[in-house]
Amino acid sequence: MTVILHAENVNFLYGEQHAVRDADLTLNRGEVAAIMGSSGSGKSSLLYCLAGVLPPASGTVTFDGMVLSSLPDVELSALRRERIGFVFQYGELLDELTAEENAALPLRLAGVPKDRAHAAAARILARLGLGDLLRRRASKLSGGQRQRIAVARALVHQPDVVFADEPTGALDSSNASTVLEEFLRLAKEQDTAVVIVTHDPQVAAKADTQYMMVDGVLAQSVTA
Ligand SMILES: Nc1ncnc2c1ncn2[C@@H]1O[C@H](COP(=O)(O)OP(=O)(O)OP(=O)(O)O)[C@@H](O)[C@H]1O
Repeated sequence: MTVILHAENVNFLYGEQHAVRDADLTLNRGEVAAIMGSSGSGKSSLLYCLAGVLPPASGTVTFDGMVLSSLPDVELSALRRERIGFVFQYGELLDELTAEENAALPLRLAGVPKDRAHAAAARILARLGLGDLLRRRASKLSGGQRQRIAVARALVHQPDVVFADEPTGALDSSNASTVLEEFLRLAKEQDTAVVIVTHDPQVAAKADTQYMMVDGVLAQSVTA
């Protein structure tokens, strides 16, 4: 197994508020890790430290052998754009763009020509059951459809890791479980590792590794 992400002694503070305390986490290629914990326990803050969005106050996050805090801003931005994907609770799509344009965005930002980027987006959207809605504007789609587009956009550039913050929290439970299963199946197929933050034990049960966060402290759950 190859390690893609390694966090050691990560601390993060908002002023006096110590949101993440000495967190350690190791993620292998293709592994799915779930982070659970009550509201305010620090899950999102940790996720954003791992993704190189928030700089830790101390500790290191190493992505494929590179220490994120030692990368110049331009390289860190390129790494986030090209090797990382994100899914958020409400999809965070661009409403005026079509399904296909939204899903193609990471490839377009990486300089892939429109035809190729749209073809890749269309392929993955079809896998997610949205093949008939490629040209529909995001604003005209349902919550479940929008979340599938967010999943397509997170995976379209075949990133090494996708970070997902409550990715199905805004959906009803049957829609949530279908979208989640599709997301994890596609990620596995392309060997993309996933770090998923969730309140839902049923979601966490689908992960290879489960962590629990309490008051900023991360611990790996022991599974049978
Ligand atoms: N921008 C901010 N400024 C100050 N404090 C913040 C900020 N964002 C979060 N916090 C605080 O940091 C702590 C951890 O917040 P975080 O959002 O990481 O928790 P969480 O486990 O993701 O919560 P939730 O499940 O509700 O999203 C909380 O006490 C929160 O109030």
